[in-house]
Amino acid sequence: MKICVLGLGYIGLPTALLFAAHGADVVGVDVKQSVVDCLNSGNLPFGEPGLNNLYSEAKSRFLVRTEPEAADVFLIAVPTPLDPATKVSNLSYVKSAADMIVPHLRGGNLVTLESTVPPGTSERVVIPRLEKSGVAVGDFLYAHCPERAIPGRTLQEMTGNSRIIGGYDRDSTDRATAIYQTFVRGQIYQTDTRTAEFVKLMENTCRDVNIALANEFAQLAEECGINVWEAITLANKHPRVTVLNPGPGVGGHCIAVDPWFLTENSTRCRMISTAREINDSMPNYVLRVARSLLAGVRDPTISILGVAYKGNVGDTRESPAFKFIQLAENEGYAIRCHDPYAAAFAHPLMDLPEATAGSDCIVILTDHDCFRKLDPAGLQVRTKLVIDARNILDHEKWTDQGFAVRVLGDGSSVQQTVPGDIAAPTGLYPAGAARSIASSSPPSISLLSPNGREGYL
Ligand SMILES: NC(=O)c1ccc[n+]([C@@H]2O[C@H](COP(=O)([O-])OP(=O)(O)OC[C@H]3O[C@@H](n4cnc5c(N)ncnc54)[C@H](O)[C@@H]3O)[C@@H](O)[C@H]2O)c1
Ligand SMILES: CC(=O)N[C@@H]1[C@@H](OP(=O)(O)OP(=O)(O)OC[C@H]2O[C@@H](n3ccc(=O)[nH]c3=O)[C@H](O)[C@@H]2O)O[C@H](CO)[C@@H](O)[C@@H]1O
Repeated sequence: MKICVLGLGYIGLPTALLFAAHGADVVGVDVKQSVVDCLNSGNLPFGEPGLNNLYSEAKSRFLVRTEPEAADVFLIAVPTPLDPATKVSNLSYVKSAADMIVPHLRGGNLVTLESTVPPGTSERVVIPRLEKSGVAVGDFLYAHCPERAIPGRTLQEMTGNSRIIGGYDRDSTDRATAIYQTFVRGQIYQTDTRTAEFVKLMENTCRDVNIALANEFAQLAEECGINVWEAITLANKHPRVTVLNPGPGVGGHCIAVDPWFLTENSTRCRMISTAREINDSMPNYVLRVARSLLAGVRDPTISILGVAYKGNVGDTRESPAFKFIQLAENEGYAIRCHDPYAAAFAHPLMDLPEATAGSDCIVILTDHDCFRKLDPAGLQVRTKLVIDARNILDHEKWTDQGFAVRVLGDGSSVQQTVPGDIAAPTGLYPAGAARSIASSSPPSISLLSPNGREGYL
């Protein structure tokens, strides 16, 4: 079986390599010459756990080109960005990929679309373009097979997750199922193309709305003078409650984008767009915190630790850091950035000592594991102030070194850093030490860490 994969990015490349490692002859196609050159010289254009080994395993069955060629299966994994001005999906890459397949499409071929698209895109946009080949759908097979793997665990999830396959007809669905079954160990669920498109968007929208709720809880907790992290840990003890983590905003190629794909053609959505608004406003919220703390400081410098959109990845697409930096620079703050994972960023990246030298406020924007154990001793800052927008630092260590620590969502840290009029509640237990007493005998008691989390630091 020969598979032609169009788009060799975070999704297309690992997918192509998985097919090749499981016996298919794969031609990987990317319009970017730099990607093709990089792969042809034996390198990977980005990092992802396990990808190097997979590449070595798959190399002998994997060719890389800038143009597609005749194949049994064509797989489209090209970008589907959001137009920032209109908040409408940009389908130009999907359209051009379909056009590139047209000269090579033959009866009996299967085309699968993995890119995330608004509901109806397969029927309205992709299939009609493919039919310009003179082969009608039905004579060629078509399925939407949305990708659900999470960056950082891409290979485990591509092979282990369940998969939705939405075929144009029975033959399409069954053929696509058989092909994915070569490497997918998770359950495969079959449906139609439009439902598959919708399901993918629902999943990411659900996560976005829940993160917005956590962000709203964080702001309410600060007003109440309590620690939202402790509150979340305790609320999540309820068997039917799962509150997500607040943070400085939602980034990445998917969660910040896909809700708009779901709503772009609708006039009746309020909750989804409100959630987007809340999450998009989080960089403003963190900057407001920084502004209030830096009020008396002349020519303040902010050091940002973490510009990647989330922990332990180098991907900076749609990262909340962009908005935070732009807003901060517009207000006259000097910005210095450090991120050991990100290879490139719009703002210069420095090593930790350089990024923090002379700083007036360190802001943790990304939950990289390496930041958790960060030792503040020896950092040559001017003002000992840190805003932990991810609640990952060892706060005791930082306060011991004389830092004022402000944690997003922790009302008691608001008190410590800016004396206000909200008194923190007088707890039955020491601050941050919520206890649980189980009804079993003997009673079990568990203390949360000072971060309000269980077994975290
Ligand atoms: N990255 C993720 O975690 C993730 C997860 C699930 C779904 N998705 C979806 O998968 C799709 C691809 O995302 P990605 O992160 O892999 O994108 P990406 O930007 O990493 O890679 C896409 C690649 O496609 C290439 N390309 C563009 N037009 C092309 C064409 N006509 N022919 C061949 N190559 C072309 C680009 O040069 C680029 O290298 C998007 O729709 C995205 O929403 C992404
Ligand atoms: C439904 C789902 O799981 N979809 C996943 C998602 O992958 P992702 O990497 O984009 O997702 P997240 O890890 O959620 O990160 C997004 C942003 O939200 C911030 N965040 C997260 C959790 C939290 O509690 N509080 C936060 O603030 C985080 O820092 C970051 O900025 O989309 C992919 C493409 O469609 C999917 O394939 C993949 O399955």
